[in-house]
Amino acid sequence: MEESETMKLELRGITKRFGTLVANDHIDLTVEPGEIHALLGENGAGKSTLMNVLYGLYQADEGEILLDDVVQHFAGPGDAMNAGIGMVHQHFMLIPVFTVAENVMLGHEETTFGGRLDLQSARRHVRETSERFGFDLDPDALVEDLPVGVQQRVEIIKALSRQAKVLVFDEPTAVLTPQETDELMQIMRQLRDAGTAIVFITHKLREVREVADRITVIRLGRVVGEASPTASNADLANLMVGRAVELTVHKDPARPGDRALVVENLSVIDPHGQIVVNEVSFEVRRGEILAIAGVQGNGQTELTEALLGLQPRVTGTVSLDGVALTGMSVRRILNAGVGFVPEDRQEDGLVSEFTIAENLMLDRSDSPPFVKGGNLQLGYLAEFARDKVKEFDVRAQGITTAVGRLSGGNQQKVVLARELSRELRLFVAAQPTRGIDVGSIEFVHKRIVETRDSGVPVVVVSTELDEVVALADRIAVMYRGGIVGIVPGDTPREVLGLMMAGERPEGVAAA
Ligand SMILES: Nc1ncnc2c1ncn2[C@@H]1O[C@H](COP(=O)(O)OP(=O)(O)OP(=O)(O)O)[C@@H](O)[C@H]1O
Repeated sequence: MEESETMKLELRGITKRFGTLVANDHIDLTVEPGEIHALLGENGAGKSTLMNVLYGLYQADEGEILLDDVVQHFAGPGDAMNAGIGMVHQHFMLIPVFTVAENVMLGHEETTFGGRLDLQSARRHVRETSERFGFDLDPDALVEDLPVGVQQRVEIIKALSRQAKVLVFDEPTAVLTPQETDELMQIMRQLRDAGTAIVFITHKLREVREVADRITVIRLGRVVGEASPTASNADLANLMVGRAVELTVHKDPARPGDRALVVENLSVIDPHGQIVVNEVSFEVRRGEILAIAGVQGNGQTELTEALLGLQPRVTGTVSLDGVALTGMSVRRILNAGVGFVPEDRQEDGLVSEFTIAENLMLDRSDSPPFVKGGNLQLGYLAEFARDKVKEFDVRAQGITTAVGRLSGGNQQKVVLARELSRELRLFVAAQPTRGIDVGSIEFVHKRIVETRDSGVPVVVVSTELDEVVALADRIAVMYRGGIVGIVPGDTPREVLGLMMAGERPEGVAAA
């Protein structure tokens, strides 16, 4: 890659409205070359909207984008890319069956800047950038074979190959393992040191404090202040949500009751014939939280899906209160009182074209109190939906807003509101707080503990060790499809860390 020049980004008075909603209200933001500028804000504050304006995906109603003091007009992402703006998306825009170099080359067809790239130059570019920033990327590897964190580096290289001098990272660590996160932080620092202007959006305060040079906080579409990276988590949280936030979960010791969920020798075979969950056995009693910890991709997703009847090739048994769930349809399992928060809310948890109200009654649209005598109880539904939106603080214009128009965190809150409002006999939540802001995490954690205290057995799957430690009464650690061991909730993090790497420390019994 050529030695890239640097560039200053300035957003002046950006205003973006959706109907009567003002998503961005005269936002000013300056990002200097060689600076990591964190953009913090609660769910729905307007962060993604602002970045979409910058990337030419939305047109601002008012305000200006300036690069090195020159006003820009972006009719679409092509213009933004040509001007030197790069975006690292949370859901990658890569083609899985293509190699790394092919994906980088493809990026160049979307834009005329720098001309087309042939495969040889793309491979060379990947090798050079990879060496320069320590990416450790093989240009000929197939993208689908790469771990998520490495795929993300392909996105970064793609942007760099188009001479991006301003890079936007929108919640880049949501899908990364702790180690991948550390590596990404290191890459961001190196890019910064090479002069890139970086905008970094995250809900994880630790990350902000670790890498940000400056922090701008937005709330309800407006800039509410700047914070110093040396500010405490509590101060940052306070500035984000406008009130003091309880960052630790208070819970009494569990009082486990009868055995409720019993899983015996459960195995799951994936569509490629691989055993992804291997002879797993555990039980969860009423009134306790079993957290399943582990690095993403060690079988947790498939395990939770198997509990819900979503995996076709399963052996072993799952029973709830003495009744076998194995072999039942998903619908029957849900009707048996199983609440489920899936890992991928957009794919499995919501219908994005449906309204908030409709999504809140999904799976229950044929039963009372939503339907009586064959008639949908619209009045009841509206009241129910309004209550839940208030209780779970879903930021939306109204209950008839399509869920697809909500911010990511608010979509997650709709799923949680629906699942936690049912008569539950078991609650299974995968990554329950992914993408939601600190204030809402506090609320969701409280609700999960309350669910436990009402006598429901709870299974929480989380790759966030903080969340596991905060919620768990017992912790099962998964590694390569198996359970390494099941340990008490107060097990030290170092021990959990070892177990997540597949080791079983002395004194921990085999599961
Ligand atoms: N295409 C759209 N149509 C209508 N409203 C929208 C659209 N996109 C975003 N909004 C609204 O604009 C507001 C800001 O949303 P945005 O996605 O920018 O928030 P965010 O700060 O990125 O939140 P999160 O942390 O949850 O990702 C929200 O109220 C959202 O519902």
